[in-house]
Amino acid sequence: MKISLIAHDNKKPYIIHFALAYKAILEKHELYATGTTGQKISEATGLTVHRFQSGPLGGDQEIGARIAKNEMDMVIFFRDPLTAQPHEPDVSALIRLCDVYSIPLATNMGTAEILIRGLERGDFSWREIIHDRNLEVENEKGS
Ligand SMILES: O=C(CO)COP(=O)(O)O
Repeated sequence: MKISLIAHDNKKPYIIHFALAYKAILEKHELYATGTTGQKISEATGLTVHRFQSGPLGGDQEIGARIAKNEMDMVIFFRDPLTAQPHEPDVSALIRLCDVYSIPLATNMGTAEILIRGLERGDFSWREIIHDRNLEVENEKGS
């Protein structure tokens, strides 16, 4: 599963704690992040994290593009609801795309814990079925 981890500045300590607490689960998956979040998570945990641009420089949009191409399976995004962000339209667009494509999205620790435990239990294996079906369609187109 491809998982994106994102946090606004005031929430970065929380996502680092989250990644440390669930490292054993997260390390079984492909991790992605916006620039600064990814750097901090990999420094704190040693996890391999593919980093996009920093959020204000387009990182949210890059993750949104992956979602639109069915290349992202889960988004954990600890937003700061109390601080205005210069790239608020990008944040809204990312959340919108999660809803367009039914991508599991957590915007706070409470929901993130449920998603990560569900991930461990195999609750999101339907995402793999979607990937397999898309592969079949691609192969049919090619043959
Ligand atoms: O702004 C962000 C998400 O909207 C996060 O970006 P950084 O991880 O680069 O701080």
